[in-house]
Amino acid sequence: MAAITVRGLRVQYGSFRAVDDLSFDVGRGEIFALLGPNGAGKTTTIEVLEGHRRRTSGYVQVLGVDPDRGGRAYRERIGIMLQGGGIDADLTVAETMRLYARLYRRPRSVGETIDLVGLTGQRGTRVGALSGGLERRLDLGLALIGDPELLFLDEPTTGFDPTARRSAWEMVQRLRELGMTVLLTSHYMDEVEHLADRVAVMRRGVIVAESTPRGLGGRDVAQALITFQVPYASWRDELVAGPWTEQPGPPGQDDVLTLRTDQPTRALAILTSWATERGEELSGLTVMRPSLEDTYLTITGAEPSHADPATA
Ligand SMILES: Nc1ncnc2c1ncn2[C@@H]1O[C@H](COP(=O)(O)OP(=O)(O)OP(=O)(O)O)[C@@H](O)[C@H]1O
Repeated sequence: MAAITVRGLRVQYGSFRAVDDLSFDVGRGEIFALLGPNGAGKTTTIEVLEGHRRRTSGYVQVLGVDPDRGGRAYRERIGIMLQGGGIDADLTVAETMRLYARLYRRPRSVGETIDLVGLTGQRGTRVGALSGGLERRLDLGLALIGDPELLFLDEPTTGFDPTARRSAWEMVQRLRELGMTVLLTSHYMDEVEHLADRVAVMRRGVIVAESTPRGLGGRDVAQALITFQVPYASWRDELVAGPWTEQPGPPGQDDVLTLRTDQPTRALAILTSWATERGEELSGLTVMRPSLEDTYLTITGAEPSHADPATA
């Protein structure tokens, strides 16, 4: 049975459709990432799944329950990582965890949860004295203390320094090993690439692409970006035709040509034999696989800027 099933979900704020005909599934034990630009409808969708926002129409089942009607029994089965706030700064980490554990009928062990989120050394530290990164670990611990089957992480590492982000990723990996289902939103493509089994890209309330991070936009198949320097301006107009489309280059680098192709072998053969016949060098020639960020930006309608070295 799927952990989450959404069919034709619509959420309106007045006459504005923030979420419009949304459908997706998340399997048990899967880490699923919802991506999309600001205002795409990710938080609204998560709030509906959490049971915190009423939908206008559509079918939603989470852990076999309609979140609108799940009540307390449903809320005990899900974990929501809230952004700090509301926690008594004078209590210690362990006291806070114990306090929250009392809200659940079958909580996790406080000690184990503290270890799981890497706060073992801070058990006796007052919450008010925790650094921002450690405070977010506590937020995660509080989301886990009820031993949820499904965890919602809405932009879990926004504002983290790189070290704190890495350790947050390690924690999520540990949750994966425990078999937990995680619904994640993030604006960091490296985070998504690292953590998610599958991603769905939202734009203006609908899903415009859904895949594994590696397969998004067909980038695992044959998509490649070929880049080289053009020796002089008119050269561009003389370029042989081939199976590619010209991509906007990096800002301020008009002498660099970037071609996107799904036939890299043929494209390279045409380009190199054409340049060889003319006795010219394709300076700085590189072939790259579009990065997740490039693909995401193409899908959501912004201009791509850089790429990963090809691994295919
Ligand atoms: N309570 C509300 N009343 C009216 N409009 C709202 C309300 N909440 C959100 N919206 C609008 O609905 C749209 C979707 O918002 P939502 O917060 O779900 O997007 P998001 O994808 O989570 O964005 P972000 O990445 O910025 O968090 C936006 O246009 C937003 O302005």
